[in-house]
Amino acid sequence: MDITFNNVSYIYQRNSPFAHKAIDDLSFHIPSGSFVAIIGHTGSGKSTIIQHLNGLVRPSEGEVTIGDFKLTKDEKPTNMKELRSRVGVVFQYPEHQLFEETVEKDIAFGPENFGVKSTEVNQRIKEITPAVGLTDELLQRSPFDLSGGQMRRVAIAGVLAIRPDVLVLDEPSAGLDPRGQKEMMDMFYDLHNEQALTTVLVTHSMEDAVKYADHVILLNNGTKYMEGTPEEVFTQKEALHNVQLDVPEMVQFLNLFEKKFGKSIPFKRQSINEIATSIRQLIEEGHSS
Ligand SMILES: Nc1ncnc2c1ncn2[C@@H]1O[C@H](COP(=O)(O)OP(=O)(O)OP(=O)(O)O)[C@@H](O)[C@H]1O
Repeated sequence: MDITFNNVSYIYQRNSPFAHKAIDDLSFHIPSGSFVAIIGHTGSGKSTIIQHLNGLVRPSEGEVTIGDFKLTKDEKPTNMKELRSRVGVVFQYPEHQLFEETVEKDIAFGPENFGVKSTEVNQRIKEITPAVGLTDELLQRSPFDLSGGQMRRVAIAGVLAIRPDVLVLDEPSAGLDPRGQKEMMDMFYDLHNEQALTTVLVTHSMEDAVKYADHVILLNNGTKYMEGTPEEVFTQKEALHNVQLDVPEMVQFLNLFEKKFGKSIPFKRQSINEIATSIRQLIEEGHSS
C-alpha cells in the first residue's frame, strides 16, 4: 500500500498550555513495496509518524493516506480495525507485550482478534514460525522461558500473523547484541523481499538505513530535513553534522581513503568485499601505469 503524508502537522495536547507541535508541515511518499528508513535524533518526530500510520492519532493539519484509508483532522476511516490489520507495527521492545501461556497462543492472539478462523490461524502459524527463525517445538512452551531474542521473534510472528501489507519497525534491533541485530535485520529484509511487504524502518542506526533501505527520510525537529537514496543522503557529511548525525562508517572510510591516497571510490552501498576489490584494482592500475 502506498503511504502519503501531505503537509501534515501534529500538535500534542492541543488547546492546552502544554500544546507541542511534534511534526510540522511534513510531506513524503512511500511507494508500495519499498523499504524506507525514517531517521532522526531523539524527539525529531519518528514515533509520532508511526502513530499516524496505524491511526492511533490523526493529523492536526494536513492529510495522511495509507492505501485507500484517509486520515485528516475531521475524517477518520470508518473501518479503523481494517487499517490496523493492514499496517502491522512492531513497537520497540515488542517482547514486553507477550502475555499468553504458550508461544502458539501469543502468535494467534492478533489474527484471532481480527476474526481470522482457527484453521487459517493455524496455517499462518505453521508458515510464520520458520520465517521468523523459530522452531515448532517452541510453540507449546511459555514465551517467558525463551531467550530475549526468541521472545522478540514471537512478538514479531504475532504481528506477521495478521498478514499486514505494511510492516512498521520501531528500532527493531534495539538491545540485541551485534550478531542478534544483524540476524534480526536480515530477517526483516528477507520478509520484505519474499512477501513484497512495504517496510518502514524507524531507526537511529545509519548503518541499518544504508544497508537495507532503498529510500531514506531524515527528520529534524519534526520537519523533513533531507530525503533520497542512501547514497544521496549519506554522502552529505556537513548537512548530517548540522543535525548531530554522522556519516556511516563505510562512507567515513571512503572519505579517509581519498584524503590519504588521493583516489576516490564513489559510495554505492558496496559490501566490504566489493570495496576491497575496488582498492585492489586501484593498486593494480597504479602498478601497471
Ligand atoms: N504525549 C506527548 N505530549 C507532548 N509532547 C510529546 C508527546 N509525545 C511526544 N512529544 C514531543 O513531540 C516531539 C516528537 O516526539 P517523538 O516521540 O515523535 O520523537 P522521536 O523521534 O520518536 O523520539 P525518540 O527517538 O526519542 O523516540 C518531541 O519533542 C516530544 O517531546
